[in-house]
Amino acid sequence: MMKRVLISDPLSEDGIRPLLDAEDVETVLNPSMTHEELLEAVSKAEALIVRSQTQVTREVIEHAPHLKVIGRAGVGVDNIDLNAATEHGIIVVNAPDGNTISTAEHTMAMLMSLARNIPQAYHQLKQKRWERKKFVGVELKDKTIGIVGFGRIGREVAHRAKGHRMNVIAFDPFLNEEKAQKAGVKHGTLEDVLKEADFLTVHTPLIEKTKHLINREAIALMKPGARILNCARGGIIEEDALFEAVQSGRIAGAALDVFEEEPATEHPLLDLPEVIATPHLGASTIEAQENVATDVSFDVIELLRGGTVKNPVNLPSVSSEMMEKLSPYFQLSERLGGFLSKVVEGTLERINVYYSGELLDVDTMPLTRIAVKGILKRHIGSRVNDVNAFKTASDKGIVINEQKSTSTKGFTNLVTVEIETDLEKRSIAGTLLNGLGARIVQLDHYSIDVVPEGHLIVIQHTDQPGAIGRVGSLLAEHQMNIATMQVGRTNLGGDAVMVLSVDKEVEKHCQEELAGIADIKHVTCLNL
Ligand SMILES: NC(=O)C1=CN([C@@H]2O[C@H](COP(=O)(O)OP(=O)(O)OC[C@H]3O[C@@H](n4cnc5c(N)ncnc54)[C@H](O)[C@@H]3O)[C@@H](O)[C@H]2O)C=CC1
Ligand SMILES: O=C(O)CCC(=O)C(=O)O
Repeated sequence: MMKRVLISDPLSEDGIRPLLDAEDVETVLNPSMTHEELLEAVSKAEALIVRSQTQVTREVIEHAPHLKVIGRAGVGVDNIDLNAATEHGIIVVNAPDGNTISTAEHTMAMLMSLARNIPQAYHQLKQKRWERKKFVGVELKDKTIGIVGFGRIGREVAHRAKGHRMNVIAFDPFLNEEKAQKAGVKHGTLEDVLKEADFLTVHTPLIEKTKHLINREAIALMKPGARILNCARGGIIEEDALFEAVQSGRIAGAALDVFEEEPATEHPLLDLPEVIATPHLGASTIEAQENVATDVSFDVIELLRGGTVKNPVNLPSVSSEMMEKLSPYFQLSERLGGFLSKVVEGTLERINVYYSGELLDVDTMPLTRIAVKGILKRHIGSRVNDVNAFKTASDKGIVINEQKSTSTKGFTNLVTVEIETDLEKRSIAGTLLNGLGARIVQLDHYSIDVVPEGHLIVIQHTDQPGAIGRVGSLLAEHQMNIATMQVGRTNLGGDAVMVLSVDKEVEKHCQEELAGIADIKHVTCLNL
């Protein structure tokens, strides 16, 4: 039977050749539809392929009863509602490798243009003005480029910057000294990178954790006269803060390929002469467009024919037999991973997941994937899923180990997640209690009994009289209602842990005040 594939953004014709040539596929190309036309067209399609322009919202997905796959010809999937797609059993695939080089090259073009004022000088000359004094630039040699996000593109930028004899310092939650040394760059914290960079360039995805990562406070740490580039996603850099910093002269210039809202023709940043910009052209080369269109076309055809895909971004449907046995544990596994990833410090090196009790004889690999996804999600966002969790971990050099254990500690089933980093080893265990739902029953060596949901506060402290009371009073001052509280300790007066569940999200200043209480060593706030 013919399958209809709708392409709603401009794509390379050579790239989509596999689709055009497929006898069982009808390809509908319409890159200039109104919203209403898109809703109508998608209602008849089994596959939708987009670049970054089409916003594949929940509304679009809900209008597409036959849709099986959404293909993103590119990397970032922030224009696709992944939750809505997953809920509707639609698999999302992307093409993460095809535009890496083009985007890295565009970043270098922007870097050089920024250093030498090329766009501004060109603009003057086109207006028949021969200005030379106004456009004195700076050399790249011996300057430091700070790279935030050392993934595919960040690494390629580093290679090229080294070719210009720049010093490279990089920060990425998955980068450690050893990996940095191998890549020939200096490893730093975000703060180190901000402080040392003459040029700062961001190459992270836009996720909750990276939204406004480069904000006023971050910019204040930078050298006066430093320059900033964003060829990743609008929103990673706080635009108002950047505007003020450039206008005041604190930041000497900025090069932007992306904006929080696109198209961005009226953006105030464009009025600043020190800001140079391109209209999201990072991936706009013949090669990249052909690569990403080909990659996504093959995956879409494979999927429509019932095959397996190379670059899945979200969760495909799980077989009903498997679902029955494992689904009760899906949420528990993800939350154990999510919980632990928030409390652990350092660079992830190894994840161990142990199963016991009634899970001994079950294929628990899907649960391990979900636990790993829960851990990695904190750094990578929704691009990591059950399908690609292991690959993502191995790409980051993280070892995954799954084991069955006969030690049940008295529970009928037990899932234990352990993380090893370069600094520490932490673990958490959870169980499903018959009729009572999920419980976290152990955090490191402390026995606790916590429902893994809602707003939780984890406090590591020294077991001293009054510590619990001071926490309770401070939360009351902040109008925070404590729903439950669990305390575990190693020995009288020794290390102890408190886990509180509260009725609303803990604000940053409240967390800071908690951390300032005597005998309290560390405070982590989670939202599960
Ligand atoms: N301007 C354009 O046309 C293009 C823009 N992009 C953007 O570039 C981004 C990066 O692409 P790739 O390098 O292919 O992705 P990638 O997944 O290979 O690398 C992203 C890196 O960011 C790191 N990261 C995540 N959170 C971080 C944080 N808080 N601080 C520091 N690092 C963090 C991740 O660990 C990962 O190593 C994409 O997400 C996309 O939004 C990609 C292609 C074209
Ligand atoms: O389709 C495009 O040109 C945008 C590419 C991009 O931003 C991405 O791949 O994340």
